[in-house]
Amino acid sequence: MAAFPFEIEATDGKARTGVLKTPRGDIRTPAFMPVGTAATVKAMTVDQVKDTGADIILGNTYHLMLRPSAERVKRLGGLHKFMRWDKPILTDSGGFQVMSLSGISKLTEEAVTFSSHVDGSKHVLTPERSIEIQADLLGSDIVMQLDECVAWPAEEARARKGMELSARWAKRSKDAFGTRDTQVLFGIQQGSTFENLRRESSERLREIGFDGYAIGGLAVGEGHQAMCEVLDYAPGFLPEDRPRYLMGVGKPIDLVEAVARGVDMFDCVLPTRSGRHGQAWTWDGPINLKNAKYAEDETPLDPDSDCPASRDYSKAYLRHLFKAEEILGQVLLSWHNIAFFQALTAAMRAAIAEGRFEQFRRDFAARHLGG
Ligand SMILES: O=c1[nH]cnc2cc3nc(NCCN4CCOCC4)[nH]c3cc12
Repeated sequence: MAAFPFEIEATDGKARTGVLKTPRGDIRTPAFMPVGTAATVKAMTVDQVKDTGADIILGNTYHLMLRPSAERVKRLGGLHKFMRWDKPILTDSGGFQVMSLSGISKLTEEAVTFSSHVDGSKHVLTPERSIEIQADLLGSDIVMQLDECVAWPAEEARARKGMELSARWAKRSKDAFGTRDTQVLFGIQQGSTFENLRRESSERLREIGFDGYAIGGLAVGEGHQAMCEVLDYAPGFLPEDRPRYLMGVGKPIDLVEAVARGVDMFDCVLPTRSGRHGQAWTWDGPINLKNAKYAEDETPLDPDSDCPASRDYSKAYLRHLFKAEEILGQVLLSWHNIAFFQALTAAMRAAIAEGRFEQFRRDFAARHLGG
């Protein structure tokens, strides 16, 4: 019996909308998880994040284990209490960021060893240690296995090696996690762009048994088209009655096209990171507010939004804040972008529930990419 019931309320083609029920609250799917890297969704208060409609946020194990350390977060009551977010939190395993952020790192069958990008200190991450950090010290609700994300492009032999290591680490993660009734563990499908490897990865994960399944190894430079070609088959290899989480994705068009192929959950730094740099995501596509054409544009980013950052401030004012390097610009645009990503997933949930997702998908692409 799955610890978190996943109730699919409607389907439309391969798209699904439902609710993942957790002790800390319900997660409406398709869901976008704002990234709360170092115990904060950058430049936003938890109340602003909640106001956008986000049901769950992501915490990064790599950052928190280095600073302030997982043990300190534990002593301070766990991640929810520490950052005052009382809804669900999904934590990643730390492995992906070790490979992309830390100094020298070494990967063996046993572990990933690396030096901190903060102070150069040495650290070891095994499947078991990652589970301890996520489940026992940070206290997250959804825990991710430690895996190896193979760089793209990969030869099939290299992709197989990574997929098989990740499958062995999936088993070690499950054994370390054990059975818990208020937390769940997700496995991660690997296999790069090889259909046979993705199928094999999925079969190994199903044998072990997880409460949810992530699709890893994508959004690593392959581009939208190649990602969609993998998503044409990869979600379908996973149990249809459990959540499917596409890691690190993505742009709004990526979310829509992945939902059309059966994905339920997403996370990406794009809305917050691009917001800090003056890029606003809108139904009509992304705009750069530093552009001179907004200097006296008195219209807001989205007059129909219930988010104050989208509805109440002129583009002229937002541009001024970025030109003057005022912190408020980063706050308002992060807030707007997260609100837009939540409005996008809410619109997709409604479209699927009403059986009009294909029309939504066509209309969205025409308007958002139309230029
Ligand atoms: O296989 C994976 N395993 C565990 N974590 C991951 C995280 C991942 N994140 C991305 N892509 C992130 C792409 N970002 C887009 C925005 O700019 C920063 C990079 N791909 C990912 C793959 C994995």
